[in-house]
Amino acid sequence: MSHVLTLNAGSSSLKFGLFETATDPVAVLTGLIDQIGGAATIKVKDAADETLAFAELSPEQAANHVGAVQASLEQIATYFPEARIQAVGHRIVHGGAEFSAPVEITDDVLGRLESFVPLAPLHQPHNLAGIAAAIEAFPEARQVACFDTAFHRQHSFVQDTYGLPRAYYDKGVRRYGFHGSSYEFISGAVAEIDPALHDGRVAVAHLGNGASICGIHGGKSVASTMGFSPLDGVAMGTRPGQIDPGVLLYLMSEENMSAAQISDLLYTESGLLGLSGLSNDMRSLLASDTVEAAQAIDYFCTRIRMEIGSLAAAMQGLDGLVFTGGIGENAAAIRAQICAGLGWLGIEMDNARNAAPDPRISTDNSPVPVMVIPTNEELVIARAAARLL
Ligand SMILES: Nc1ncnc2c1ncn2[C@@H]1O[C@H](COP(=O)(O)OP(=O)(O)O)[C@@H](O)[C@H]1O
Ligand SMILES: CC(=O)OP(=O)(O)O
Ligand SMILES: [Mg+2]
Repeated sequence: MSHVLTLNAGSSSLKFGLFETATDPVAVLTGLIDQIGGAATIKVKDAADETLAFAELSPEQAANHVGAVQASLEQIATYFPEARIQAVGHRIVHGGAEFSAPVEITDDVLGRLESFVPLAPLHQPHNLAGIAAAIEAFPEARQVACFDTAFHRQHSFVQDTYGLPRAYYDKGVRRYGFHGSSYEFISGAVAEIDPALHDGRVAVAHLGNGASICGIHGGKSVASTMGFSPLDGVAMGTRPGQIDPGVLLYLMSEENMSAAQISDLLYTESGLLGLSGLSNDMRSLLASDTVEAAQAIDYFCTRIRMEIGSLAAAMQGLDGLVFTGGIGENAAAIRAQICAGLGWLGIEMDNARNAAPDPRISTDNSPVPVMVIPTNEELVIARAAARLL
């Protein structure tokens, strides 16, 4: 039996999966390492989604994504010592303008991926660390890159550009969009649940530590809230989302902040963490009774509502809304707060369904259905890696 391993490094998490590839890839072991850089924990599940192990990582392995990859490989060696890993599929956040489909990672490709580090400093280095670790652990296996940006490469020029002189567009200053593997999975899931809706206009809200929303029409990405980098759009755990560029000019000229300081501010100190002064973790904010935590949540939900309206304008209407990602899948209170302000778009929530998503959480009479669908970026990546074998 041959296997594909997937590594999906997010800004604060690492998800891994071991897949059998005799047919369409089937997960035999999956794992999630959460809160990397803090009190990281690891959870490992079997093929039936039953928990096999749950533990705190050692301080060394909890410190960064390199330690987290090590911990993942140890779990695979423990539970599947006989695994024959023929390919490793990597989530790569940035593929620039040139990568619009998965590719095998050669030295040349690796060099290109390194050149995108400045465009996604919170992600791309972790993705590259995963590649290095996988090459060392499985030197015989083929390494495959699957890009967050690929799903959005067919945007129209207007949705792909900023209002800058054209020379910048030609140099690659474009709206790339991210979370593409997640959107590809959700679009496929919508096609299975409701084929007519898949042909229509769907806003998919991927709300995790990083968050974006994508307008998908007939299975194709029309527009996304993330742009040139994973900073744009809605507020996130530690990123502000949309911000007037005049603020950045002010910080440079009046506060004498360097590019590195501004980068830290935007990637690690802002968003839910910056507004609440408490945490980037939605669970902590929901459990808190401070005014600042409530305001951070209100800002998060309000900007999401505004972006859903904007995507509806881009698609000239809205036929469905889907929530996914760590917050979208698990935080019923956040879904309720977002949807409470979307009645004008034809969204009517069912509170009981929202508490136990089935996956529909809107009423039967809601003109626009709302669903919760757990994403599975790993399966999309495993399929791409298996196809290249
Ligand atoms: N039960 C829950 N209730 C509220 N928020 C949750 C819950 N479980 C996870 N989350 C939130 O999901 C976010 C992480 O989402 P995830 O998609 O795993 O992150 P990443 O962007 O790193 O891939 C965190 O903000 C976390 O607080
Ligand atoms: C692109 C991005 O923000 O990814 P994540 O949500 O995994 O941080
Ligand atoms: Mg993620």
